[in-house]
Amino acid sequence: MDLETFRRRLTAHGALPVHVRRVLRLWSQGLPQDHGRRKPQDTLPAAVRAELPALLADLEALARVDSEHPAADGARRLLVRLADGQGIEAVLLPRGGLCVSTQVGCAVGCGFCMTGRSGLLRQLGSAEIVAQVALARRLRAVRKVVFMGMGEPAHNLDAVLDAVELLGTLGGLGHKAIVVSSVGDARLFERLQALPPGAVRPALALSLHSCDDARREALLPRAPRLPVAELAAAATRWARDSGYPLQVQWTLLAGLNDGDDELEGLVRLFAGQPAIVNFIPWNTVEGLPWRRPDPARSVTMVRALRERGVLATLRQSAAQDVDGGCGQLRARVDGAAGADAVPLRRIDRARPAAAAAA
Ligand SMILES: C[S@@+](CC[C@H](N)C(=O)[O-])C[C@H]1O[C@@H](n2cnc3c(N)ncnc32)[C@H](O)[C@@H]1O
Ligand code: SF4
Repeated sequence: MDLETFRRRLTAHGALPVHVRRVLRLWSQGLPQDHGRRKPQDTLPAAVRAELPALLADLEALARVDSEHPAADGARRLLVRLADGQGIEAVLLPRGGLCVSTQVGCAVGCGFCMTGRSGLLRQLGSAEIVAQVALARRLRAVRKVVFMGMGEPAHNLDAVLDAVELLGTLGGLGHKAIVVSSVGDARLFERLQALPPGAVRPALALSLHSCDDARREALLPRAPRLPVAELAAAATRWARDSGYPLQVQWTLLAGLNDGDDELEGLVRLFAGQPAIVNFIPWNTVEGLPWRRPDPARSVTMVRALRERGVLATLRQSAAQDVDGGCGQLRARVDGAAGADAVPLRRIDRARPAAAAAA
């Protein structure tokens, strides 16, 4: 369901904009509808009150916790069941963050990501995205939402931007506490730049993984064919316009994107820019051919960037000990539907141009 359908249903029962806002504010903040001093009988028209239990039951059914998997780092990975039985992942991160999914599966097919192995199964509606936040807030406070779960936000832009707008207004989150993570797509950059004054302006994370066009193309086979230099320029432009630094996401794969050539590329693209490079050692997915780099190499990479004027950190996937990589929990519990649908292509670090043609 999308949020607009829900708004229309309320309006059809005589709700005014102020009533619609009240219902959505309480729902998206995980609060009961009788929360606060002013009760529904003081504020909502009788017809809306009569319909409210059915409407709320439909919202409730959008996303339910199927199972909860606490991790050693304090994160909690949730398998969330949607109304049609599909499963998605949401992760309660340490320090009040929440990672939400935007699609069931993903069409980009990154060679290291479990979610990408199934291809796209379906889009999430904007209400299903916000429902993950509402549900999480009934478990714990949520002060930051990152769109870094299953799916590529740029492939579901209307729903993602509707959810962002609601979360940054009635949902009570600061704009910089909303982070949209994407492989980068001209449509995403255009839509962000076209946001009207006063709209919620999310922070951006760019999943780059390589500065070499051919290597990146082989690793992210169905990401838009934008040269890395153009991607970086568009993303840092948004960082300047929004006022929030760009997060450059870099899943570290030993022997593939942990070389000095990549460090040179990162310095060229991001030295002096409002950007921070997050190196994240690959979370092993059984059956895939990659390896995590030696920890000492990861640390050296961070130091090398810092010494040359690029902000850099080394992070670990949250909830690593409980199917930490995106899509792994869903695949284990629900079965990896179509897990072999996306063939892996050979990627050769030494000869990236040849790899792209493979
Ligand atoms: C799951 S994606 C979702 C958002 C968007 N599709 C993207 O790629 O930015 C979020 C991040 O998870 C990372 N990721 C996926 N599988 C991973 C794994 N097995 N280990 C480490 N990071 C992984 C991706 O590299 C990406 O930066
Ligand atoms: S990393 Fe992101 S874009 Fe790539 S397959 Fe996974 S979800 Fe899709």
